[in-house]
Amino acid sequence: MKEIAAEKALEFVENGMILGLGSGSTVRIFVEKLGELVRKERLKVEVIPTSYDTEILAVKNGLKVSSLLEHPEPDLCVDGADQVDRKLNLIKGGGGALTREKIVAEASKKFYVVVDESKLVERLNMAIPVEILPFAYGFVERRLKELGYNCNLRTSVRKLGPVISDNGNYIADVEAKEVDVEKIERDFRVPGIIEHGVFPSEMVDLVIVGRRDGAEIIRK
Ligand SMILES: O=C(CO)[C@H](O)[C@H](O)COP(=O)(O)O
Repeated sequence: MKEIAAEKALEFVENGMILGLGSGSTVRIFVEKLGELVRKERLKVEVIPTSYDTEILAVKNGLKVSSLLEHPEPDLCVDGADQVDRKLNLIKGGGGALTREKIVAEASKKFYVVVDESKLVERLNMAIPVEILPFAYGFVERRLKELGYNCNLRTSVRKLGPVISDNGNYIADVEAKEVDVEKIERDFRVPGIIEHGVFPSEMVDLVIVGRRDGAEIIRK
């Protein structure tokens, strides 16, 4: 179903485009398919990856990697999500790439999200990935606790200590009693929080949902 969504997203790619590339398994499929399309159709496309993972994959698939310095306004950003609600608010950051993902999504003229149907939820309800400056962690944890949130530093079985983001920061998964998008935007304005994984629906142009029987496009 991820493949169906990624395949559909490819239909929006045009010659000459600058494409923001998100991160995660659905985007990985998109990048492989994009590489094939660019080779077959001899398209002139440049990409701006949001993680080392996507960057390496893009290069291996023959895509020309660029940056926001050269192209501060990409034409289209394609990214996955961990949860999507009915209004098209998102939670992202399962892969810890949320900060660069939010920057590239916001910089781009269009932001299209590719998900399989398991990501659609009535209400956002998972822990929110948050990128935190290591220096500030103790303070951020305390402040979030005062505001009623529970902060869990992300770890991995493959590494001792906290997971470190591509930007050299900690990633925490923050439990909220309720994911109220506007409240999160207000409450998470804490010095030391670099970015959080709630992407408000205003950022999103459309969501492509891969289903067993084909792709569904949800617009706002
Ligand atoms: O936000 C992300 C990474 O930080 C991903 O887009 C999100 O985790 C979805 O990944 P997948 O396509 O593997 O389900």
